[in-house]
Parts: sequence; C-alpha cells; structure tokens
Amino acid sequence: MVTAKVWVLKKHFEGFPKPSDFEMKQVALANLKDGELLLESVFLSVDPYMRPYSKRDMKEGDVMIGTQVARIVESKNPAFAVGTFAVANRGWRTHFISDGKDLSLLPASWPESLPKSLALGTVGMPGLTAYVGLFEICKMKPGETVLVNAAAGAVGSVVGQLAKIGGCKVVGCAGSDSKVAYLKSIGFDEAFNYKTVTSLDEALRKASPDGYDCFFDNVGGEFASIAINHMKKYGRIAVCGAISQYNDSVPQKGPYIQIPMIFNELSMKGFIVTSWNNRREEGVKALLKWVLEGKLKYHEQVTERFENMPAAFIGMLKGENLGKAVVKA
Ligand SMILES: NC(=O)C1=CN([C@@H]2O[C@H](COP(=O)(O)OP(=O)(O)OC[C@H]3O[C@@H](n4cnc5c(N)ncnc54)[C@H](OP(=O)(O)O)[C@@H]3O)[C@@H](O)[C@H]2O)C=CC1
Ligand SMILES: CCCCCCCCC/C=C/C=O
Repeated sequence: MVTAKVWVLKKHFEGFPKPSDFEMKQVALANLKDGELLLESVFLSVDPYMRPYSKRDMKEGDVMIGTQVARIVESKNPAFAVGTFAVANRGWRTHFISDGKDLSLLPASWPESLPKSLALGTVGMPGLTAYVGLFEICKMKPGETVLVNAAAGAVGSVVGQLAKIGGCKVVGCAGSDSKVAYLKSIGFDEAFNYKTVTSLDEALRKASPDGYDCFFDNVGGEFASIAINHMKKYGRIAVCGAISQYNDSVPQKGPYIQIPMIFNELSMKGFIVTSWNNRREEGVKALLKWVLEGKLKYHEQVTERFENMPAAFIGMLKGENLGKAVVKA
C-alpha cells in the first residue's frame, strides 16, 4: 500500500498567504482495481489562480488545487504503460490513483531532451493563456505595439515572445532589474522595472510615445488604470489576471476607466484559458514547435521537494520567480 503526502488548506488566506495556512497530511491509497493507475507527481505547478480560486471554490481542509506532471508507476489499465508521463489536475499530492480519463498524456513528439515540467508552463496552461490572449482576445496584428505586465513570469514571458514572433513591437515591465535584463535577453524591445521608475505614466510614454494597440494585463489595479490612458484608438485589452488585487482584504478603489474606453473606442475582454480548450491541441503544438526551433525561450524557477510547496507558492506571489514557478517533488 502507498501512502501519499498531501497539502491541505488549513485556514482560508487572509491577505497574503502564510505557511501556517497550510498543513501536510498523509493519506493511505487503496490497492489498484482493474482499469486503474497509480501515479507519482514529478513536477507540481504553483500558480496565481490558486489564491482567488481557493476563496471561491475551496473549504478549509480541502487538498490544495493544482496540476502536476506525473509518472505512471503501476498500471492495471492496458491503455496506459508504466513509465508514461501525463499532466493531471489532482492538487498538491505526491501520489494519486486515476482511471486515466482525467489525464492528458504529453504529446508523442515531446523530445527526451526537453524538461517535462514545461508541460506546466511554456508548453502548458500558461503558454496557452498567452496564445489565446494574444491571438483570440487582443487579435494582435503584425506591426502593432503590445504591452504586457508581470512580463518575466510564466504567461508574460510567452506573451512577449509570441508578440515578437507575430511581428509586433513589445514592451514589458517586471519587478526587478534582473528580470528587466532577462526580458531584453529574450527579445523585448523595451522593458522597465515598475517598482523603481519614478513615474509609471512617464515610463509607459517613453517606451512607446505613440501608445499601445494591445495590452495584455496580468496585474490589474493601479498599473492597469494608468496603462489604459496610453492605449491607441481602437486598442484591445486582454484582461488575463489581476495579481495586484488577489491578496487585498479591502477592495481597491478607482480611478475609473470609462472615459479613456469611450474616447479611444477601446475593447476590453476578460478570459479564462480553459474556456478555449478548442484551441488547446493546436496551441500546444505551436508552442512546442517554437520552443524546439529556439524561437520561444523558457526559464523555470524550480523549488526542490514537495515539502516546499507552500514556500514556492508564497515566493511566486511575492515575485521571487523568473519564468514559471514549479516544484520538483
Ligand atoms: N485568465 C486566465 O486564464 C489565466 C490568468 N492567469 C493570470 O496571469 C497572471 C500571471 O500568471 P503567471 O504567469 O502564472 O504568474 P507569474 O509567473 O507571472 O508569477 C506572478 C508574478 O506576478 C508579479 N506580481 C506579484 N504581485 C504583483 C503586484 N502587486 N503587482 C505587479 N506584479 C505582481 C510578480 O512578478 P514581478 O516581480 O514582476 O512583480 C510575480 O513573479 C496572473 O494574474 C494570473 O492570475 C494565469 C493563467 C491563466
Ligand atoms: C486541466 C488544467 C486546469 C487548470 C486550471 C487553470 C485555470 C486557469 C484560470 C486562471 C485564472 C486566473 O489566474
């Protein structure tokens, strides 16, 4: 019999998550029945959505939500061979049992040399978020100027590079000078540290005096309120995330956006990547191809050991990650 380790939400987050909000438990797994598989998590993802979704969907005592790349270690299902890797959505667990229906196998074309953890990042949900947000929501066209914030993270770093692949000028901002240097190294035309600029308004104007056609917003709050005034006529805003607001106990107040929306006839659309599963297969294929061609670079912030899941999650919310934050179990 296998005993799994799991992390549960011990106490709903109040403000910024803290280590004492989590508790690690042990769960004995039953022996496999016919048709079932035993999987072992190899890489687990820590993502911003876990913060707002915990409030909306979870109760205290629930296993933390999340996805993993897992290896099949025992199989009583002839359709799944031991040693195969799959992406699962089974939360913060070291081991779990599946009937296979909830698993997405890594594409057959996945090369041995490529880290399998990329299926949680650049070639997974965050990469697809960038793909859908740019092509479907922003309807980005060659020659346009694209702005993205949280640009050195999992989604933002792909947004910037896809915008370059699509023939656009790209401006990104991030929260440290080393992240800004990274953005320049992966092809961003302009990048700045939003924490140290004296004026965000001035930094946005300087980076693109003519304004922005597309704004891929990962942050919301004050940044978005200022950036909206820099949109060009008929500009498009993809409202992807609002990480600057996820830990607020008291909702932030305006400024309000109606006036620039009206005068520049802007379009603003929120989206959830999982509502675009019709683009999933095509998106993963395209992202994998660009990675293999060297056109789409990736960086991962790998935290070692399952025991450090809460620390990796909290660190990501604080901005300690460059690229995708993952945990190697
Ligand atoms: N709509 C959808 O379907 C999806 C939405 N998202 C959203 O996209 C955004 C990025 O996610 P992801 O790429 O996975 O995460 P990241 O890898 O970008 O990690 C989060 C980053 O957010 C930045 N950050 C944290 N707090 C603030 C703040 N107060 N102001 C500005 N930046 C902040 C930090 O970078 P820095 O050092 O630059 O501050 C941190 O590294 C999130 O808002 C997330 O919720 C993600 C996936 C799907
Ligand atoms: C099978 C993967 C399920 C993962 C859920 C991802 C939901 C992302 C929506 C994010 C919203 C804001 O961060």
